[in-house]
Amino acid sequence: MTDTTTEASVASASAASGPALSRAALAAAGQPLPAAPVRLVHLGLGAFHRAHQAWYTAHADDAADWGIAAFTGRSPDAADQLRPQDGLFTLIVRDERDDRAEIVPSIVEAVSGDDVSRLVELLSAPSTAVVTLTITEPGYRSRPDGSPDLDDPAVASDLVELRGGGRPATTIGRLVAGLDARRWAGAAPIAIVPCDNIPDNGRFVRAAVVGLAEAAGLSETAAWIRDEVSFVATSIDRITPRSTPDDRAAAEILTGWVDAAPVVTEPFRDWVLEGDFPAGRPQWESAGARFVDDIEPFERRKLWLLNGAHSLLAYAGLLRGHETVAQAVGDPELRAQVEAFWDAACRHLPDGLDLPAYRAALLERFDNARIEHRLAQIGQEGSAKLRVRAVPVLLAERAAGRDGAAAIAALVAWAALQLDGAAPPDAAEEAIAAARAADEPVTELLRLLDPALADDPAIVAAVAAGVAAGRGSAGHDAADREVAGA
Ligand SMILES: NC(=O)c1ccc[n+]([C@@H]2O[C@H](COP(=O)([O-])OP(=O)(O)OC[C@H]3O[C@@H](n4cnc5c(N)ncnc54)[C@H](O)[C@@H]3O)[C@@H](O)[C@H]2O)c1
Ligand SMILES: O=P(O)(O)OC[C@@H](O)[C@@H](O)[C@H](O)[C@H](O)CO
Repeated sequence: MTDTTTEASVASASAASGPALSRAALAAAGQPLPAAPVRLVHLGLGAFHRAHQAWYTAHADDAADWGIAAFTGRSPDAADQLRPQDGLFTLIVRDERDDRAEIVPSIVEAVSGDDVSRLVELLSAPSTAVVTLTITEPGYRSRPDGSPDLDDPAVASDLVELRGGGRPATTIGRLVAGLDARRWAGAAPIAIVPCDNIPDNGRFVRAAVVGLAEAAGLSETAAWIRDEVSFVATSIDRITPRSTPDDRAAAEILTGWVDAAPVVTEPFRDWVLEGDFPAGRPQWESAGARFVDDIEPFERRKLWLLNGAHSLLAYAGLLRGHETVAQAVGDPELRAQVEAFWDAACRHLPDGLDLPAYRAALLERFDNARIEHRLAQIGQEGSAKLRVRAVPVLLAERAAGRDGAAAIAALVAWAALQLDGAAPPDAAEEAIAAARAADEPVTELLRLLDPALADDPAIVAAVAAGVAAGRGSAGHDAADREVAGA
């Protein structure tokens, strides 16, 4: 798709001041990257979208036909950075030894999320075929079953806006406004493709969108969405940490172009999808994506083994004074905890997933110390993440008559950080504060994750004992500093 790929080591080089990235400047330099027509809309213009869906789209055989209009979720910053660059950005693929950079051209329009008019215009256009999302777990403002959280003030405010034809402020509210306009415009049904780490994410987002449309009284649109719009389930994988100022210098050294918004990622990538695309889609399979009839085994393997281990390493690692995944997994005590958690999880995964190879590859990926994936970032939103990454393994172990100790370890570390007020930020902070103030705080913290945990006296006792033993352990002060500086 582009011949601008460059390989270099950035270890000892220093940044020069090169030309600013833009399509005109690239064309003038003999490296044209023409903008494809917009047929994809993305909501949640963050690092992961650029390392994953934008990469797959750019590498599809029919990339010239598929441009992305990408909207930010909350702040307009990413759009403000990418707009002067015509959506172009540098993707730095970082392995254990080297960096490899490419300029990715698939985002052709970067838009602030509050530009609801542009979103409505694009979703009304028959040429728009797919909406992808990466807005983080709390961004859906849903209950655990996916239905909209009608007690959330932002959701309540959106209902008023949607009823009055106004401008919703949540991403799902904006999506409902766009789909309502599409139905009125008579355009063909579309595919919605959530790319967040949520189990059964297609069904989850369908419940959010249909539920909000119904609650807003848009009954015909709700029925159209339920019956015609396709919600595709995905398992998405590429470890992509938050960018740092050093990454900008690295991008310029690698490509010669000044880029305000490069993204660093690992070489590994995976995308599994299940569902229909009634208005068409890019040939993502030509870039390595897999379309399957049953996504559940892939999704569980990834969420439990990769993300479950990430969360375990985040909380237990912060408690022991580590800052990154590579540091934490290099700690023999934590590596053993990860292996034990994987042993437990694998007992509840189906055959045929080549789990030994998957586990070995994960350890290699976690060991890549040049990817500085910070535990304080991974540890954010722990109540939503643990619910789907560690709790299912624990409940499966308990149902099989075992104590679930390996999965309990992640909950112990999370609860210990919560009780000391040292955990990374969580959108459920009010409920967490109430749990901490309760007579039995451990029980109430567990109830937040899943009521079944609070109803199991053996789990409550094991977590309480682990918390009592672990609080005040060596490294805890360092964890406090890490979280405070996140
Ligand atoms: N980074 C990874 O390694 C990775 C890998 C697989 C999947 N993911 C999924 O992608 C998501 C985003 O990751 P990222 O690395 O791009 O993060 P990021 O912080 O770079 O981007 C997050 C995007 O979501 C938006 N957002 C955040 N909170 C929101 C809210 N409450 N409402 C609406 N929009 C909101 C932000 O504005 C931003 O556009 C993750 O939460 C995860 O579900 C990430
Ligand atoms: O992106 P989050 O915040 O949902 O979770 C943090 C990490 O576990 C996650 O981003 C992984 O790096 C990713 O899922 C790997 O594909």
